[in-house]
Amino acid sequence: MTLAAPSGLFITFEGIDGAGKSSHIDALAQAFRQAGRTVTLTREPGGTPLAEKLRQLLLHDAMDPLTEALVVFAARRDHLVQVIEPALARGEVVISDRFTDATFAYQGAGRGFDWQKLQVLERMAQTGGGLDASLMREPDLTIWFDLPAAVAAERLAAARVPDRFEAQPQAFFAAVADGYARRCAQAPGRFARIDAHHSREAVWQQVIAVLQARGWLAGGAV
Ligand SMILES: Nc1ncnc2c1ncn2[C@@H]1O[C@H](COP(=O)(O)OP(=O)(O)O)[C@@H](O)[C@H]1O
Ligand SMILES: Cc1cn([C@H]2C[C@H](O)[C@@H](COP(=O)(O)OP(=O)(O)O)O2)c(=O)[nH]c1=O
Repeated sequence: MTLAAPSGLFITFEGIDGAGKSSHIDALAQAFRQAGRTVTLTREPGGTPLAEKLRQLLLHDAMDPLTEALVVFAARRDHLVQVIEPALARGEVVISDRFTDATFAYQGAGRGFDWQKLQVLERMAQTGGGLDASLMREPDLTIWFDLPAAVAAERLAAARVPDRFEAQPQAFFAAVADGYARRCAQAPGRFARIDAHHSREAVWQQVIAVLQARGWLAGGAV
């Protein structure tokens, strides 16, 4: 008798810059590995050589809003076809630091780019390419780190040299946070909201509780 291969699992992390996602992404990958799963850890924009080049353009070069949206989705398409779909087909856990919710939050709510046009691009970019033509690839779970923009700004001020997005005023991040709230309201079953205004340990406990509640992990420590 052969054991059934585990099904692929697609998990994304989202939140405004400085919300505190980074260390928890690594810890979650580690927890899945300890549970015997193969993990593909990746990020957007990026995750392939081409998409990493597009990431550099996005983070450092000025461009008009439609160009920006197209660049983000071009990078995503390559990432999906080259990395995400093959890993899911192998039954792996794919953990991505950001995915399409970031586009709705940053390009949509932050920059003011049309939400419905983003929905059209989402469907184009996330259909086919290894998927059944009638399906649109979406994460199985999106872990959203919700943190007031003022707190994120304080954390970032102490942390790193800002890129083109991180250099935006606080009002931009408040709008981005609203964009995440809107996406969450549109897909409440997919989203898990984490209250990120706590210590790292308390935030991790929330993250692991989400995975346990879905029966995907038994437990773990940072
Ligand atoms: N729970 C926390 N409390 C206080 N500071 C934190 C917390 N989590 C992360 N940080 C710090 O805040 C900054 C931004 O965190 P980071 O993980 O890089 O955020 P993100 O990846 O969401 O942009 C870093 O300097 C990090 O050390
Ligand atoms: C995925 C994605 C990211 N972004 C932005 C959000 C971030 O400011 C930036 C890069 O994200 P991130 O990798 O979180 O930056 P860092 O490594 O500096 O923490 O790209 C968009 O504007 N749209 C998108 O679709």
